[in-house]
Amino acid sequence: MTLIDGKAIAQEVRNEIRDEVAEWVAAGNEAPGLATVLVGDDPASAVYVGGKQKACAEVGMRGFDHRLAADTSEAEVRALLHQLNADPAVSGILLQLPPPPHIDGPKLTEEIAPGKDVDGLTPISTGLLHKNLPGLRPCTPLGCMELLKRHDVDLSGAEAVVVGRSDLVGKPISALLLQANATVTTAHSRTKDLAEVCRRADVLVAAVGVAHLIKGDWVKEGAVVIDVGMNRLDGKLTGDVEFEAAAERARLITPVPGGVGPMTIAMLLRNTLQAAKAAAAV
Ligand SMILES: Nc1nc(=O)c2c([nH]1)NC[C@@H]1CN(c3ccc(C(=O)N[C@@H](CCC(=O)O)C(=O)O)cc3)C=[N+]21
Repeated sequence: MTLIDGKAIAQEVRNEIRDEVAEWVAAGNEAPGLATVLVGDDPASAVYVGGKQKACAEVGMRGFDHRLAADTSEAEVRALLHQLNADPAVSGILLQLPPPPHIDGPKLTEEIAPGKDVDGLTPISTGLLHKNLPGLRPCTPLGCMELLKRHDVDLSGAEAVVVGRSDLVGKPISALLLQANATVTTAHSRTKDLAEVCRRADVLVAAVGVAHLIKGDWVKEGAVVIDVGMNRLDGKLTGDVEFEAAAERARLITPVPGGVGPMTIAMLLRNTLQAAKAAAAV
């Protein structure tokens, strides 16, 4: 069994992006800029946004860190998003999810200009993804694909099983795996005999958000296991997969933490650079 070191691969990607940004700026372009919008004072969200801003600075991008009070109205957030849409220094916009309960996060996300949608979550980006047209793809699914790519996992004709059908991860990663010519099954809470479905996977992606739902003996001998889960259990971060038992059967497996998580931020930076280049091309 080989551990997939997401932290190390994310650092590799970040170094590559830093070089590309330097090249882009040396050619006379403005540095790409990432605007983050955080509504409310959830401490975990503040840590995530801080991490994204720090990562931005490290690769030579500009950061615009917008923090709004918890009682900010939906109209005020919408107005800020429109202002960022119109600002040429802003290449990418990220509305940190979830916002406070009086704000509809997915609906407000729709206000982000498709060219600046570095989370890849607007309906336009979703349509472009499903038609395999150029556009911005969601960061966590991109991060999973990058881990598979850097480990030379052959997806063509492979049986891929994705557990979870969220707009954020399950659906988009199923689409990306299908485009890579895998035979894709998207399983979920209503799937009959989930254990048997998982057992046929050459590539098993767990994205349900339930700690240790995927048991070790659901993993086929020699399978590749990608654990997208981020669950708090007894104060510790843990995945959707029963890691120790799964690792005995898997050929490759991601740990939590240190697997998919760090890749999400690396792909956000890549999307921001892609958005900056696309904006300059028009
Ligand atoms: N608009 C929006 N876009 C997002 O991409 C988004 C979001 N909202 N809201 C919250 C989730 C969560 N998320 C993570 C990113 C990186 C790690 C990460 O780097 N995790 C590390 C360490 C985590 C730790 O130790 O606490 C790891 O897994 O090794 C985790 C979670 C992005 N999200």
